Amino acid sequence: MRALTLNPGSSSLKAALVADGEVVRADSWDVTDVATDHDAVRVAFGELGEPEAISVRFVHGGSRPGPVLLDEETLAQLEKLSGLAPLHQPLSLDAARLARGWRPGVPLVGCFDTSFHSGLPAAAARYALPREWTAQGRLRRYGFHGLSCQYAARRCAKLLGSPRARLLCCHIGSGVSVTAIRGERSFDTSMGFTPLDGAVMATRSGSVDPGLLLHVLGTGEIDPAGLADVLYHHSGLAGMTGTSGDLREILAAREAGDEQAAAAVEVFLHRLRREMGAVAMSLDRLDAIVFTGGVAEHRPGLLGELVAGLGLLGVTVDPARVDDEGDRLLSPDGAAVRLFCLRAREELELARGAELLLGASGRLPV
Ligand SMILES: Nc1ncnc2c1ncn2[C@@H]1O[C@H](COP(=O)(O)OP(=O)(O)O)[C@@H](O)[C@H]1O
Ligand SMILES: CC(=O)OP(=O)(O)O
Ligand SMILES: [Mg+2]
Repeated sequence: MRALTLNPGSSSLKAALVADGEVVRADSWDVTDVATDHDAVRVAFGELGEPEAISVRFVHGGSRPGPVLLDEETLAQLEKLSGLAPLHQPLSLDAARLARGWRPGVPLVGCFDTSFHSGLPAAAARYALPREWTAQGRLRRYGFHGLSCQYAARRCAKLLGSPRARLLCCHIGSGVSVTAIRGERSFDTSMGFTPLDGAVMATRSGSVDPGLLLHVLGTGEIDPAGLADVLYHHSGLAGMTGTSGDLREILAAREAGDEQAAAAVEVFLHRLRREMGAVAMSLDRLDAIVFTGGVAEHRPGLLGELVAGLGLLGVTVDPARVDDEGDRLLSPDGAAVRLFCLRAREELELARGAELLLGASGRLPV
C-alpha cells in the first residue's frame, strides 16, 4: 500500500510517502510556515505522489486503542481534545481536513500517540485525585509519543532478538518524554493527561508543582488562558533562555560562553535523568535505552553528557560511537544495558496503522 503520512509535531510538519514499509519520498516544514501558508502544504502533499491512503498522527486520541477512519464525526470528537494538546491537535485537524478536501476519495486514517499507552497499569495511569473526579476514567495519565515508542519497541525486539525486552524509550525532540516498555506495552511514561507533563521541553515547562501554579493564578495577575500560553509556548528551554527553545541555538550560545544557556541545559539534562530514573522503576530489569527524536538524532554530543550523569543505572557510552551517525549502538561491546540511538520513524507506524485498518489493498472494510 502507498500511504501518505502526515506527522504534525510541535516544531515541524513531517510528510512521507510510504510504500510497503519503505519511505519513497519525505519532506518536512517548520511548523510556523505550515500555520501561515496552507497552500504551500497542499502543493507539497501533491508533490509526494498519489497515495492509496492518508494517515495522520494525532497526539491525543482519548481512549482509542488503535487507528480509526476519520469521518467528520470523528474529527469533531478529536477537536474536543484540542485544549489538551494545543500545540498539536489543531495542526492534525487542519492536515486531516486539508487532505480530505484534496483527495476526498482516498481513505483517511487517524493514528494516535495515546494508543500505545492505552494499557498502562492502573497504578501508573491513575491520579491521586478524588474518586468522584476520576471515576469516569477521563482524568488520568494518557501518555504521548506512542508511535515513536511503538517503532522503538519493534526495532529493539529485532536488535535484541527478544520480543519481551525491557526498554526505556527517551524521545528527545521539541517534545521530550520517557517511556518504560516491556514487549510492546507501556508500563509507565513521563507525560500524563497532556503532553505538558514530565521533562523540560523546547517551549513547554514539563512538570511544575501544582501548588506553584495555584499560587500564580491566585495573584490574579494571569488568567487560565494566559497561564496555558506561558506553559505551552514560553517556558522550557525557550522560557529559561529567552530564545526559540531550539537546542541548536542554545548549544551554540553555550559554546559562545552564555551562562544562561549553560544553566538551562543543566536543568534540561537533570530533569530528563530524573524522569528516566522514575520511569525505569516500573521495570523488573533494564535491557536497553533508546534515544530518539530530532535532538537525539542530530545532537549526539548531548546524549554523551546525559549518559555521563546516569552512573546509577550502570550505563556508559563508547565516545567513538556517540560521534558517529545514523542508527547505532552507543554503549561499549558487552555492556549489560545497551544504549541505542535510533531515528524516530513515526511515518512507518502511521503507514502500518493504515495498512492494519484498511488491509493491504487499501479498500475500506465493509
Ligand atoms: N538538522 C538538525 N541539526 C541539529 N538539530 C536538529 C536538526 N533537526 C532538528 N534538530 C533538533 O531537533 C528539534 C526538533 O526535534 P523533532 O523531533 O523534529 O521535533 P518535533 O517533532 O516536535 O517537531 C529541534 O528543536 C532541534 O533542536
Ligand atoms: C507529544 C509531543 O510532544 O510530540 P512532538 O515531540 O512531536 O512535538
Ligand atoms: Mg515529533
